[in-house]
Amino acid sequence: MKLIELSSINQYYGQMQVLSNISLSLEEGEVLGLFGHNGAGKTTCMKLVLGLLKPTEGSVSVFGGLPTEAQRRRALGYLPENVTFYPQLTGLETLRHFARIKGASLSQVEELLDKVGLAHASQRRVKTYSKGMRQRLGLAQALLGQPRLLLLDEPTVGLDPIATQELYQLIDSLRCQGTGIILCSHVLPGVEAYIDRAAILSHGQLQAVGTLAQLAEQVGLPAWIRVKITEPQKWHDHLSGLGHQVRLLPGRELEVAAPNGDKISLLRTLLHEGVSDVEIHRPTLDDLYRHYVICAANTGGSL
Ligand SMILES: Nc1ncnc2c1ncn2[C@@H]1O[C@H](COP(=O)(O)OP(=O)(O)OP(=O)(O)O)[C@@H](O)[C@H]1O
Repeated sequence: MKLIELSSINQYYGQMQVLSNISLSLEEGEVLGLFGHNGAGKTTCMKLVLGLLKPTEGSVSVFGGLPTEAQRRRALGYLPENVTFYPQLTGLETLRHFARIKGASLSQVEELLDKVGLAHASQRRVKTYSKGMRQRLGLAQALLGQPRLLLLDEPTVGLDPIATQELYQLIDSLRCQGTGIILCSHVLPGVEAYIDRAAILSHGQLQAVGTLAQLAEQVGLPAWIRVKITEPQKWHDHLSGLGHQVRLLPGRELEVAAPNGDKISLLRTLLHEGVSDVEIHRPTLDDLYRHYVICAANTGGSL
């Protein structure tokens, strides 16, 4: 069953159009990464799914119906970009407060605090929490009521590298239990292993949606073969002469672009000649993101 279906959305704030012809869906147990520059329209998409905004044109379906219906909203968890809490309440009191508002069982509260690594600080006032601790509390709040759909806006802001990794692992375990997740982030390295598909927004227009392999194939970005080689300059000149894209790197290293299908033959050529190490770098999410956003800017993709 589709958890979310946005169909042909055109969204305006007053006279200003901020989303143009957006169609996007999310399945159960799927993690969709929603990426875009500041002001691209990510939060506006989230607000449509939350039922906080009514689409100017087009339709929004959540769990097969309108997102404004109370029962549907209870099955939805949201971590906003800027989490704010009552500073005088403790972590435990805060979460209990949100559980009551959401109609979720109070018995989950301590378990959730433990899950996000805040059990030790549950009796401390939120005003004494670090930024990362407040972010964890925000995540615990989003997980109240075991939502089938989670919207996470910049969930890794303020988290240290280990906490970021733990968050991604938590996302992974929720996905395995069938939760659908939309994850908005400006931090691309590290997230790619945890998303099923990426959607790239630029100036309110969807530039691409698909798995990373599909997007890489679509844009034809090459993989790069990096070798440590005894005579890098000689090989640089030789391969350049054959029309390959080649870069000389420090430490007797050489990088050669391998467009689709060219990897194995290039590797065979290189491995004949004094190679002591080899690495293959496939296009990253960061490479794909840059490609789509720069292309959109060059083709005048603003609304
Ligand atoms: N309440 C509002 N009234 C008028 N314009 C708004 C409002 N909220 C957002 N906008 C505009 O809509 C566009 C999309 O904003 P949105 O917050 O959806 O972007 P975003 O991709 O989430 O950005 P960021 O990464 O900076 O959070 C921006 O041009 C923004 O200025």
